[in-house]
Amino acid sequence: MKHFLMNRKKMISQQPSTFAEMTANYWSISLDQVLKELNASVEGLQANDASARLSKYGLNTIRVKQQNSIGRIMLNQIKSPLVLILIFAAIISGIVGEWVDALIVLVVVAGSTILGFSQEYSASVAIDKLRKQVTIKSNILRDGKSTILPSENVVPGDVVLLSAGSLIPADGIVLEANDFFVNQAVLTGETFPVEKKPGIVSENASLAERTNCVFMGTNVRSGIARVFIVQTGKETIFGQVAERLVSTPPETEFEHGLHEFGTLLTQIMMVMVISILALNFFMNKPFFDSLLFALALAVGISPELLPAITSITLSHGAKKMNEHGVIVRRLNAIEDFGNMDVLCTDKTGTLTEGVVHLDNALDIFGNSSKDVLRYAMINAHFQTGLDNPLDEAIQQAAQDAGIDIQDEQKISEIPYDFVRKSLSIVAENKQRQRFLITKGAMDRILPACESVQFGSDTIPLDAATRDSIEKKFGDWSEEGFRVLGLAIKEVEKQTDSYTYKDEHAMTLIGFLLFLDPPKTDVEQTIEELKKRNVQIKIITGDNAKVAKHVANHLHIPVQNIITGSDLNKQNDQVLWHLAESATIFAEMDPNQKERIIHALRKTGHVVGYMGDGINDAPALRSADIGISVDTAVDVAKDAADFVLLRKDLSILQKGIDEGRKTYANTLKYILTTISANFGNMISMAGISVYLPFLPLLASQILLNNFLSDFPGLTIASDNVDYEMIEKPNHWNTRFIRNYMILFGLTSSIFDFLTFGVLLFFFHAQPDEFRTGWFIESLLTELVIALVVRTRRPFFHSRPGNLLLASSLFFIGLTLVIPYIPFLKIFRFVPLPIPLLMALIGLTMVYVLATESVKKLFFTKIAKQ
Ligand SMILES: Nc1ncnc2c1ncn2[C@@H]1O[C@H](COP(=O)(O)OP(=O)(O)OP(=O)(O)O)[C@@H](O)[C@H]1O
Ligand SMILES: [Mg+2]
Repeated sequence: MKHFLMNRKKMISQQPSTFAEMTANYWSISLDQVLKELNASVEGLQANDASARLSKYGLNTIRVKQQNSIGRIMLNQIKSPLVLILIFAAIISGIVGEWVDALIVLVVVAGSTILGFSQEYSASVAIDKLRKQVTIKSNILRDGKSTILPSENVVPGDVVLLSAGSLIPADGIVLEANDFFVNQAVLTGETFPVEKKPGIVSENASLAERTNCVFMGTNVRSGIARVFIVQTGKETIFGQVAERLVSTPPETEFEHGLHEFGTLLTQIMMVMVISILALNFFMNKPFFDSLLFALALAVGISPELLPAITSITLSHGAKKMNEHGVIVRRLNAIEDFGNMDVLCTDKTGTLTEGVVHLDNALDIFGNSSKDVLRYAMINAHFQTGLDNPLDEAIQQAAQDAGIDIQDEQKISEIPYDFVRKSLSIVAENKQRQRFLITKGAMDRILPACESVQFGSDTIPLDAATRDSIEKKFGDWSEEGFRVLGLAIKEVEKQTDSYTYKDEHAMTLIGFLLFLDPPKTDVEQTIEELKKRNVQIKIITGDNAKVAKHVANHLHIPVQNIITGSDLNKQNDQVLWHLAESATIFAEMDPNQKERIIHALRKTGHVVGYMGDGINDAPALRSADIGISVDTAVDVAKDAADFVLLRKDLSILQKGIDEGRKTYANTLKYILTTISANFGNMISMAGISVYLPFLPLLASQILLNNFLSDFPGLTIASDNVDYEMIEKPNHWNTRFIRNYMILFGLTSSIFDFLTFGVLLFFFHAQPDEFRTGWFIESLLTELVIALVVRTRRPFFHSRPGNLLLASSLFFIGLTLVIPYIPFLKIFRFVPLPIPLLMALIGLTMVYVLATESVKKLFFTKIAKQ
């Protein structure tokens, strides 16, 4: 950061001429000058001016590279050196030998490339469209009115209104602020919120010292402000450091597994190509044919369609999730979603109705009191922080009771914060008395009080009174009420600025009892989640007893309860242990929520976190899977990988299922590839050493590969057996390796049987041999996909329509290929019917054999 600022200063010391340079030190010059520089006013822009600026300065985004450009995907397809070598070799062989063969090779390679490209491209377009559904918006003054627009449309010169929970859209200076605290940890590393106010700071002020500026990417913790935007997009500090900040997300477990798998196949392929070339060379076979043969084999082995398959299954998963109301913001989190085995959730709105209702305002004796409600109303009415259900419920109740606070005047506010868990207002009444009115969690309010209001008297808070208050509080909590304490104190008038330090020596005047009943329909979902081996843990800022009440109501078995103060006493190692066994974490502040997530992840869990408040953002970020809702504050949405359209656990359960299906289907493609395709190529390499001719021509191998790819592409939409979504999935290299050996071996046995039948039984000549082997290898690849897609006997699991239809179509096509005159250019010859029958018979036996091997594999070898 320092380095960057120095560069910037260097820039300033030269002749300022461009816009960026003129506004480069805007924090140290007068507001009037900044306004003049930008030709704007504190009243905001006119809409037409704004759109002119938008085309001048560009969209307010930092996305540096266009993620899914046609060029990038195209390049991905052909960047494989293998394909390039193959094209090159084909051209050379064309020049020295037969043009037709070379051309066929080129055409088939082009076909495969276009197929992969078109699939991957349309998948990426679909994903982009889905992702656009969650846009972060800003409240901008346009034409003198506050207007909600996508943050991308913010331009220099705009005036933006910010409140708690807002993400700051661009860099600017503060025009007006009210208890305005900003968290700018992303830029400065400082985790405590800092206050921002209007003013001027020195030209050399560091980022942390620019208390008059707000920066893109940071967020508002409390209070409100009006800011004037100076720099947008890549001109912002965040934009400048973004390349470093948003560096590629770490590989998921699944991606890592895929990589490993790809590398393994590439290594095998290299060894094979080189040895085949060497052997054929010694055996004096035609050089170019052998070279092309070896390269085509290599293409056959390399899982060239894997990137496309991964994109297609992911985009298919994203679309399905979208149908259920889950918007995917980070695509490769879909598989993590399926892997999740612990789900931490907040309480309000997820487990409860979320519509909070003020059940009663009580005095110290526990009697309903209008006076208490009145003070509560003053507090709730004047607070300017985030709209929240508690304050709304108070206002509603006070209105219904006809309470009028018109004579009250607000003097100051000490905004709500998640660690202090209280909110104070200083107000003055008609008699010009000033009161500090504080409401908050009982465990914070009670220690701040020295006395209690006893009827019209005030008496000291002694041990006996404290006990009786705590008992009442405990009883109400157990009944499921969220209880806030309400305390007041008369304050001096010398000053208008009060801080949380004034919240002491207060008088407790009563209690506010809120009711937020548990949702009736979540019990079923929790049961479903349990069936899928996902544990539920509740993490809430609320009181332990209330949380327990809700859990009991929903029949969530509660093992252990940890409170915020318990947590503070433990070091990390102990916490790892404790977190494992606890079901409820209560009275947690935002940082404690994050600590719990870390602890659970440390003990090997894949952790999901669901929350919608500013206080949930740190935990959302540190979880493997962050889940939020559309109605959540921007910071929470921004930190989430998935956004639910409704706060509903059942949507979440469907999301988990889709995640697991996506994983299962990608795995199916891999299993198909390694069982038949791979085995075939190896067998072919083996037999080529023995045969005096090439077992297949290069063009035939490529055609084979091309045709078997088609059904492969439909795997994304295949049905998934229930037992595949029952458990979280984890990539397992050993499983893949064992699978490859066992199924590859089975395939090879049948391949050599085929070779034997062709050579010794039917005495096939080269062209006939190739045609026969072409049919057999393609048939086995097509049918095996239907066998390995399920762990059940294949006839007990119905394939998806597309997969079934395309498999049947290509099986049919394979059988008639030798009889299609047009395909003669591939040098196929019509086979005698008995030979064709023998091949079909062999394939059927092969299916039965693989079924038995599969049964053996899943009962004996891979019991997982
Ligand atoms: N507006 C408010 N005024 C005063 N006190 C509040 C206010 N909002 C919350 N509190 C206190 O802070 C506690 C924690 O609230 P917070 O909103 O942080 O919980 P949470 O973790 O979001 O809960 P949940 O899991 O239910 O979403 C509340 O139980 C209450 O005692
Ligand atoms: Mg909350």
